[in-house]
Amino acid sequence: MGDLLTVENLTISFRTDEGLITPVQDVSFSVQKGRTLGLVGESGSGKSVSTKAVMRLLPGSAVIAPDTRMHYTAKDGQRVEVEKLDPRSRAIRRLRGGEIGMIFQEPMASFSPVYTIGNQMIEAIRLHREPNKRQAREIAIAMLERVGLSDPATRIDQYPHEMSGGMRQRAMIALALSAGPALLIADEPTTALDVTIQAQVLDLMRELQRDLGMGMIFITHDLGVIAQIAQDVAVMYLGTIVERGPTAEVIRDPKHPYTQGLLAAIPSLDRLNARMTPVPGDIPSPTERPTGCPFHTRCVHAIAGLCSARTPREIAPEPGRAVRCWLHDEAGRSAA
Ligand SMILES: Nc1ncnc2c1ncn2[C@@H]1O[C@H](COP(=O)(O)OP(=O)(O)OP(=O)(O)O)[C@@H](O)[C@H]1O
Repeated sequence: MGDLLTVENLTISFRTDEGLITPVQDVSFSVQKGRTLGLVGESGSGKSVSTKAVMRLLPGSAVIAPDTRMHYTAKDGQRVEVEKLDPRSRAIRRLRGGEIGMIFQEPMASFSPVYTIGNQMIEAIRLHREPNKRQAREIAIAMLERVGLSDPATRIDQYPHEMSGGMRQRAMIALALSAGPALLIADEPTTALDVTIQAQVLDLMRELQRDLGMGMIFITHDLGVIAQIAQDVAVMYLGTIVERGPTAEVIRDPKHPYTQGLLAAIPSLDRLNARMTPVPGDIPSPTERPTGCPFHTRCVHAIAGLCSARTPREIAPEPGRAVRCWLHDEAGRSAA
């Protein structure tokens, strides 16, 4: 399977009143056609800003480092260098929505409250797929039906506020898929929903991803959700990917102490009475990023004099796996 999106050495800084902060440092990942990459990490680890950089949606205060490379393969097979696109170009409009769709935790971030769901979907379909208005409306109704909305021919003329939270979430997925994107970025799309609806929306997204053969990036702080939806996972900590690989392997045999901590924190049915074991300590703020390995301040295995001083490189402990940790880098340790 070919790479749909490749991000290499993404480093993002923001100019703030307190000076320059760098919440994302040297992040690399790729998404394959027909697969889901789960991006998991605690709040503030840089998941959202990393994907916003791909969509070129960062505010003017953001600075992307010059050696960052981001490219995707467009539907027509062309390779597009995202970081080189002119912000006012047609290519940017094609990228957002047409090539890469995005859904958020809060559907109102996608919808305008003053237009009907149908108006917004039809506009996206006409822009990217089918200029004929009547046919675009038919595609929109079929899409609303596909995401499980009853009576889609009536619902299409409703305003977002006329729908329940779960229905609005489904309508937002339909809107993002209207333009037929090859890649869907889903930023905590089920976090705000109650547990039953969360499970239904997760099922729906898994089905859609499989049926439409899309690539997907699924952002969450919950490794349990990743286990259900993503074939591949990248674990982020304080702006760095500390571990990535196929989800089943990472869960069976986590290499990084942070991944091990996240897994131990998931309550399981046979351990419901046991105390949850969250990773001790708090995630430092990006303005106080520790030197060396960013996780060393919370790591029970930190090697004195090394982990606090030198940043581990990414190494492959096994084919298909990657980890940034001195514990796994014998050659690096002896050279240090
Ligand atoms: N416009 C901005 N200016 C300055 N700092 C910012 C800006 N946007 C984001 N950040 C900082 O970047 C860091 C990463 O934020 P991001 O929203 O990507 O985290 P996240 O992992 O998605 O967390 P959450 O799960 O809470 O959404 C945070 O510390 C945040 O304060």
